[in-house]
Amino acid sequence: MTTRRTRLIAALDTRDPAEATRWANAVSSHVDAIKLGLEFAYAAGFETVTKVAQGRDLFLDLKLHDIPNTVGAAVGSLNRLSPAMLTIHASGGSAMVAAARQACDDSFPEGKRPLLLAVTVLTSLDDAALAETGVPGGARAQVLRLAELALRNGADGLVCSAHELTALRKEFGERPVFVTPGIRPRGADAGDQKRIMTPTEARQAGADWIVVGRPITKAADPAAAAAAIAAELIAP
Ligand SMILES: O=C(O)c1cc(=O)[nH]c(=O)n1[C@@H]1O[C@H](COP(=O)(O)O)[C@@H](O)[C@H]1O
Repeated sequence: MTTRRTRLIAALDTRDPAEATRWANAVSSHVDAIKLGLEFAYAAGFETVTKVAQGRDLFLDLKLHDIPNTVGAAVGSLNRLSPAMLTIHASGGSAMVAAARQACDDSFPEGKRPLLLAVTVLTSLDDAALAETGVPGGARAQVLRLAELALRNGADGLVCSAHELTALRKEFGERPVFVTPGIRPRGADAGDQKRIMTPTEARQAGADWIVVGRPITKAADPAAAAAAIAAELIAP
């Protein structure tokens, strides 16, 4: 049993800066960070990312995946956005993860280095969909394999589903940061997510952070939805 506090990240997936700002203002007092990612950055631009994030911890989710030189340079270019967390794909390989880590160390001021998170197996993939990509053996084995690669090469933590947390904690202990999307309150629509768990289950399995998007942003009252999820994260 651990005394870890599981924190909540709201994924603000929209193309519209006004909507993102409205959601950020509504949920801010209930969440620990906001996530802006590919949809928002491509549509609204990076300077707008900074505007929406102002005064909040920013999880900048760009899921970088390219050759080491390109990923390192891209990570270095993101320092002006002062993210608290950044994502790369662990499947880019050891050298790519190491290049991202080096860029974090070299390009961000002391004390402002973002947490470098390696995405393992997307929560939208089940074992069959993963096998289609040439990876037999199931999501859990692949997450453990990529976790080892990423943590050995300088990632601070992983993005995975809550289903893998017990195995990951057993293998890698308490130090790495584990961030779990694919979170659905009981009865909520899974949408395109496959490896899902409830906020309570993710907390009990050992998540440091959970990421929740549509169950908050598509709710009639996003602030109330975020508050209800945050309440689930307070251990009884
Ligand atoms: O890196 C991520 O945040 C991520 C990884 C992953 O495996 N699965 C996943 O859903 N995400 C992100 O987490 C968010 C989940 O959104 P909802 O499915 O709407 O709760 C989205 O912004 C995804 O881009």
